[in-house]
Amino acid sequence: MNIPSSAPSSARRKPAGRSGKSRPAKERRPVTADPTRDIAFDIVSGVIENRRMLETTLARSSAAQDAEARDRGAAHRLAAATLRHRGTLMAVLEPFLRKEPPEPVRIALLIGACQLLFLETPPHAAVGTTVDLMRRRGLAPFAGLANAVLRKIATGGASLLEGLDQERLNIPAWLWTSWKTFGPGTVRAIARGLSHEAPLDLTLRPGTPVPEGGELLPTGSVRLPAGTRVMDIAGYEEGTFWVQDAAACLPARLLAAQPGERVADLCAAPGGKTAQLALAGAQVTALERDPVRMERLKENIARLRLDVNTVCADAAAWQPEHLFDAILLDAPCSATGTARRHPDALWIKRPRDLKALVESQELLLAAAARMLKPGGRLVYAVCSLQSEEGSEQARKIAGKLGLQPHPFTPEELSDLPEALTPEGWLRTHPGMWPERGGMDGFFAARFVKAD
Ligand SMILES: C[S@@+](CC[C@H](N)C(=O)[O-])C[C@H]1O[C@@H](n2cnc3c(N)ncnc32)[C@H](O)[C@@H]1O
Repeated sequence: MNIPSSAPSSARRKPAGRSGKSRPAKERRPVTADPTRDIAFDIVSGVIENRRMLETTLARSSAAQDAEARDRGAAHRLAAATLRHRGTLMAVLEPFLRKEPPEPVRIALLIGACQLLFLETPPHAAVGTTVDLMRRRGLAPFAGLANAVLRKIATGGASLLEGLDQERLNIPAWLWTSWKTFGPGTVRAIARGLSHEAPLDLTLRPGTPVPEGGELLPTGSVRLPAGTRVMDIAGYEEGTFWVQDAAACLPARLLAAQPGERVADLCAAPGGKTAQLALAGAQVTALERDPVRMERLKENIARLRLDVNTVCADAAAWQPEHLFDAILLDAPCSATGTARRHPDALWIKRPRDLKALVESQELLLAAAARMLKPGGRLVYAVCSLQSEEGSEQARKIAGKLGLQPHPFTPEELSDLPEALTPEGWLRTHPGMWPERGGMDGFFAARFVKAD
């Protein structure tokens, strides 16, 4: 991963510290502007200190507002790598810290150590840019500590990782425990799957040739190497594909929307599954509560030249004029299944947050049941690895609200048989397809409304 080792040519010189007041001679050296580390620091602080999503923090970072796309992209990768290896980095730092440093100091050290141990940043740049970052962020009194600690890590290098159980360290304890329901080998496979950056997966419009460098996956998605820029792929403007993880396209496929059917996508933005349903020929109504995300959905649907009825509303309260033949409920959830792409997901949620999510999923399931015609189909999906949001929800709902289980069949999942559970549900996780680069964690279950 290429994180710029020095500031871009446009960089200005800034005074040290928050106030810019005069400082002792050895600290008076001007500090180089470095938008990449500034933004990465904002992102990691937002995730660790405020439990705010990486993307939300990036959008709010003042450093990110004026930065060039290149710096924002590099910052995103640096922050994501720091969060992905957070547990390991904490364990490496610990012996070098005699007492607990303030959280912002630890965050700067994590970012510096990540560049030394997991990215290809030259040691002098990783150390120097971290010291400068601390001076810019009013942490100058700790600059000497950072210099000393990071130099020791640079000297120790990869030997400092020997004997560390990195897979275990990088997963919060409560999640590791909760994933034991998958079986011991699977927890490790998931952790291994989460330890690297995810490739870029595309769903193609039918008839679109596989883009250069892409691998056609058994499930029909196309996979390109991690770090591929979407805009650089031929056909983007023409709407010949959209970005969608290989596992994420399964729930809409399993709804099996038919041409002319009235289908609702209840939690729709940014619209990957809406696009699948529309391309199947269904008359799609896409609901989304968040107006900003609804705008993104509309842009995506317009780029793909698809025809979809959009409604910005709370799906739990919205009443349709006519009942639907089929409904996809891709419910809001802990998103732990997407931690390859969003490593912040592991560090934001706490066990107690699950309760509110489970309740909101129950309300949405009840609303979906009300909107469905007798004989209509419902696919409930979550991008979560938590059983409370997946199998336990499916078990609770079966036979209630007039919803009868309608298991997926081996024929429907013949291209991914390992994802079919004994109950006839879909369960994917990041440990699947290790040789191909993994996939996101999804759960899906299908129901039919009683006549
Ligand atoms: C998991 S994402 C959906 C991803 C989408 N199905 C796709 O494939 O691109 C969940 C979405 O549901 C929206 N949402 C959450 N609660 C909602 C509600 N009560 N009504 C409608 N949309 C809701 C969120 O804003 C978010 O955009």
